[in-house]
Order: sequence, then C-alpha cells, then structure tokens
Amino acid sequence: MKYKSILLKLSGESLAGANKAGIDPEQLASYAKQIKKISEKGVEIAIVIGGGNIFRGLKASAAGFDRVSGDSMGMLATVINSIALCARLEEEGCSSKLLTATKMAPIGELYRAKKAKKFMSKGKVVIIAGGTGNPFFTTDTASALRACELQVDVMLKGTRVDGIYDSDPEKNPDAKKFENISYDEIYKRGLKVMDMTATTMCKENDVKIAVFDMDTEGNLGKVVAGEAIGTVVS
Ligand SMILES: Nc1ncnc2c1ncn2[C@@H]1O[C@H](COP(=O)(O)OP(=O)(O)OP(=O)(O)O)[C@@H](O)[C@H]1O
Ligand SMILES: O=c1ccn([C@@H]2O[C@H](COP(=O)(O)O)[C@@H](O)[C@H]2O)c(=O)[nH]1
Repeated sequence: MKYKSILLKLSGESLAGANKAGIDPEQLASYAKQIKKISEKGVEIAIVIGGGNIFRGLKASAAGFDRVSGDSMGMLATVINSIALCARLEEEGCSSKLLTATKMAPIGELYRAKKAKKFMSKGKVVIIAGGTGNPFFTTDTASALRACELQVDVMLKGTRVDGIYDSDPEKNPDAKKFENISYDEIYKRGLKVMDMTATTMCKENDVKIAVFDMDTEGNLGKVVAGEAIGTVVS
C-alpha cells in the first residue's frame, strides 16, 4: 500500500445514493466493505463524513433559522451519518470507534488527537463526528484539520465525481480532468470541489489531497495502493 495512514472524507450527499436524501443502505454497505478491505491490509484509518444528505447550515435562513442554529443542526446531521457508518462497519466485522468533536457521551467519546491515534494504531477505524464542533465551517475543513492533527500520509476526499475538473463536471459535460494540480492552481481557477479554508489548511501544513470517486466499489483500495484514478493535489 502506498499510504499507511489516511483521513477519508466521505460526502454526506453521496451517502443518500439515488434517493438524494437520507441514507441508502446499499451505498452504506459499499462504503463499509471498501473500508474494511483496506483496514485488513493494515492501513490506519480516520473518517469524517459530511451531512449534506440531511441538513446544511447555509440553508438555515431560508428555513427560518439563524446560521449558528443551522450549523449546529448540520453538525448533528454528520453525527447521524457517523453512527450509521460505525454500526455498519461493526456489522461487517470491522472494529470501529466513534469520537465526537463536542461532548456527546454515550453516543461517542470526546475526540482528542492522541486518543484517535492510539485507536488507529490498534487497527480500529476511527470515525470523527460533529465536524470541527464550530459553526461557519464545513466537514471538508474538519477533514483538513483532523488530517493535520493526526499527521496522516494523505487526505482522501471520496465523492461522486472521479477527480478535480477545470469546472464542475456535474454542470459542464465538457469539463477537463486534472491528474495532478497544485493548491495555488485551485485558488487561481476558483475550483469549487473543496472549500478554500480546507484547501488553505492543507497547503499550509503540507497535507497531500487525493479526490476520487468513492461510489465505484474497489476505488478506495486502488487510491490507497497509489493507482492514478483520481486527482492528486500537492
Ligand atoms: N472543479 C470541480 N471539480 C470536481 N468537482 C467539482 C468542481 N466544482 C464543483 N464540484 C462539485 O463538488 C462536489 C463534491 O463535493 P462534496 O463531495 O463535498 O459534495 P457535497 O455534496 O458537498 O458533500 P457533503 O455532503 O459532504 O457536504 C461534486 O459533486 C461536484 O459536483
Ligand atoms: O465544522 C463544521 C462542520 C459542519 N458544519 C455544519 O454542518 C453542515 C454539514 O456539513 P457539510 O460539510 O456541508 O456536509 C454544514 O453545512 C454546516 O452547516 C459546521 O457548522 N461546522
């Protein structure tokens, strides 16, 4: 395996599968199987999941809430997805541990980097729920933060597109894919695959990012093995 330790960011929206909302049991099972496979190969794994399939804070004002309340609801949405993944991994026979950014016992223990690293070194898949624990952020930024804290080899953004394009491929069918790209090129072109706070955090702390299509079974194993199936940012 090319990468011995990873921070995997999973898209909440992708977890919804074809239904576009909620959690699709087949999608969840596919993610769990892929994660179990690389865990069995000795890869240390931490996971952050988004909450876009349930709630996003940015939509709060339209729904009649203030932004901070909306973001709190968004962070709780990530906890729901994290509980689901943790339960599914256990079902698959893959030992996992749910840690939370804010106090939430008995749902999960409070996150601390040292604690997370200890579990990871013992072969447990660590799921870090609740984003950063602060409003006005996203789970992309939470992923970048945890990747820095845990000093993993790479931050993997597993999503429903197969890499970074020169424009949003879900809107422009003629968009061209990059195999490699620099952080600065992402700023210069204003590419929106990840938010700028997350990109900056990775740039400043020298965290490599790989963006790939997690919805095709087997892709996680390929990316961790170093196959060039997505886009690498460095
Ligand atoms: N230049 C680009 N290259 C690739 N994808 C892009 C680009 N610009 C925008 N995107 C969009 O970014 C999305 C990937 O982001 P992400 O995985 O964070 O999805 P999300 O719906 O925001 O997930 P979450 O629920 O975790 O917030 C893709 O679905 C794609 O449409
Ligand atoms: O650190 C964080 C992370 C997330 N939020 C809120 O949660 C939702 C869902 O996260 P996504 O990354 O969009 O999937 C997000 O829209 C924020 O409202 C947060 O406040 N702080």
